[in-house]
Amino acid sequence: MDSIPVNPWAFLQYFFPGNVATKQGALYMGFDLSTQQLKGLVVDSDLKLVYEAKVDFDEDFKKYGIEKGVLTNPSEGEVFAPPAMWLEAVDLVLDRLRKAGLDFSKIKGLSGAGMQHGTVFWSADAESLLGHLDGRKTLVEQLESSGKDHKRGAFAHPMSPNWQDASTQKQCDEFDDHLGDAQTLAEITGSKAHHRFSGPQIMRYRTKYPTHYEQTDRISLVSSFLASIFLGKIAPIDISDVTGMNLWSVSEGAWDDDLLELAAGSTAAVPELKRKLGHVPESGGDAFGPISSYFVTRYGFPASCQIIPFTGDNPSTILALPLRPSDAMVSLGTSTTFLMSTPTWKPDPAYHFMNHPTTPGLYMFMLCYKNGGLAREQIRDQLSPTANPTKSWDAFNAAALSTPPLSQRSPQDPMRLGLYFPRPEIVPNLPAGQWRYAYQPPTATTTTTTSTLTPLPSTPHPDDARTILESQFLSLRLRSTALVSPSPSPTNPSKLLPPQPRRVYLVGGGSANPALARLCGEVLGSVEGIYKLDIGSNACALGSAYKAVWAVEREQGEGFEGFIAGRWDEGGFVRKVAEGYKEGVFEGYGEAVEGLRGVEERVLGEQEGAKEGGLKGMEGKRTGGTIIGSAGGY
Ligand SMILES: Nc1ncnc2c1ncn2[C@@H]1O[C@H](COP(=O)(O)OP(=O)(O)O)[C@@H](O)[C@H]1O
Ligand SMILES: O=C(CO)[C@@H](O)[C@H](O)COP(=O)(O)O
Repeated sequence: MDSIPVNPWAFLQYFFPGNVATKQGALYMGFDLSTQQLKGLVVDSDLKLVYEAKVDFDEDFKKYGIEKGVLTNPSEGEVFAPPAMWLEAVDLVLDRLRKAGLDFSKIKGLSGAGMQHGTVFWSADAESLLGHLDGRKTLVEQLESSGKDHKRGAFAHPMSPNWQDASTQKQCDEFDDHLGDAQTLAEITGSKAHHRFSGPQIMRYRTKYPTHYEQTDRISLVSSFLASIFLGKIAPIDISDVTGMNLWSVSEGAWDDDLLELAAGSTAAVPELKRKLGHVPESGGDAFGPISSYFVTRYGFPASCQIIPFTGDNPSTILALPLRPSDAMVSLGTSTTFLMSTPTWKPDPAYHFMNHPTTPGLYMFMLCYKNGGLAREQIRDQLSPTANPTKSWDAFNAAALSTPPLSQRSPQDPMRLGLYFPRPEIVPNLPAGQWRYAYQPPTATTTTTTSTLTPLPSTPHPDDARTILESQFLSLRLRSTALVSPSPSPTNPSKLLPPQPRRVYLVGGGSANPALARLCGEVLGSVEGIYKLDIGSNACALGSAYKAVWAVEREQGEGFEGFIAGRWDEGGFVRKVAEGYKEGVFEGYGEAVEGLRGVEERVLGEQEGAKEGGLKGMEGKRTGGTIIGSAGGY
């Protein structure tokens, strides 16, 4: 027997030899329809990037009145976006790829991803309009309704509720109560009720716009909306993305009738809602069929180009590399998400479990925060409100790296912690606001465990740059402890390191920032360090393109992980960007995790009507806190 290789990728290739018979000249496309952009890219059979292009909604489509990709109605907590804008983006991104020199006739397969949980409401005319698109006209000309000439369009409602929407607390309370409690809902669907999930969203849509609901013939997620455009008919919802709806029973592999009844309003209305949602195929890799003739005529795709199921942006992101169960990905986009691929099904109201997009028996673990990139931008801009027209991160990074860990300028100083939420948050479930605290961990000299939490002024402070990064990463560590286990030190295998990921891969816009990478390593640890994907600028679209390669070129029964591992070029595809575990530093942040838990509990307690904040079910002991005073939001 050959010796088993120690390089992790060679190790995977040894056990999953993969199909390395690549198709000469074949190209595959992947898309990411996210909050602020539509990105499209093209890879070859060797997984190498060949072309990429993007459309930036704020830059390219000011006419829709959007900001950061969305429209808002703060009085009701609504955040939404017009699908018509996304149609324009599809034509524009393909035009840009054509201008970049892409020969569409080589595209053998195409897949994509959509920001999760957004819901699109199609009209009864949609199927027919999609099936008869004229390649000489644009998508938006043919699919959008127009009041002017009384043209009925493909949409029963002109807006799609966005993942940042917070208008459905009432519906969420009903969803959590409907099967008993939030834990039961999480056990069945993978998550407790969330504002942005389609179940509560559909329930609110039905009551707020009863006529539109009645006129809604089909309901898509953002991912299946985009797939439908390319397919030329309404595409099924994907097996992974369906687990972000609070409507799908993961163990049954079917729509949950009790939850459908709640969303639909009565038992009698369940079959109709089920029809609107459609059948969900079990496989994430079986092609839906060939591409719509619109794209053949207009761009020169081959008529045989296969449309592979489109999934959510987060499930797609974990397909951008052969992720091991002990690795984590942190996506630093508009949202911050923490992702792991795991065989363990351990649902809890504090986080999400979803079906894996390609591999039955694996699940995706996810934490998701609304206050990721936009919250960091807010602090960046508070640090230099007038003098930063280029939106440079330099001053923010300098402040973050020159401030000592947790602002402890001497070991006796309390730890500085903060919550910076320009938008209502998911975990903990808090309204918009900023809260800053000084946390003094329990001292060894007292007989009872006593810690103190003291509010700090709620005004901008130069230390905020470090505090926001530390507190964001501490929140990830607090909530992911149950998913990581101790492992031997790479330098001293007889020594067991505390629970932490083996590697952390950074993706998304913020992954370009070295200060974020360094603080991620200090707070979250990671035995092998912090890495960044070095293939193109978008892991999510890349994961979709890899799914398309796998779906078209795999041998019968060949799994995704083995297939990708077989073609993976470790040296060319990933780069180490920061150190991970540092003895002493990691343990210091372990104390701060308890402080952050205390801050969240304090602020949650102060918020009238604050409900289920995602603290239940987490591991670790609670400090007996001496609580002093109170802090206010802004
Ligand atoms: N150098 C940087 N440092 C920190 N954040 C950055 C940097 N470059 C981009 N970003 C952040 O990335 C976010 C966009 O992330 P991206 O993943 O491209 O978008 P999306 O959420 O639409 O997928 C922006 O809101 C911005 O805050
Ligand atoms: O709601 C979630 C995941 O549950 C978000 O991750 C959205 O999917 C948006 O992602 P980005 O626009 O930040 O990429």
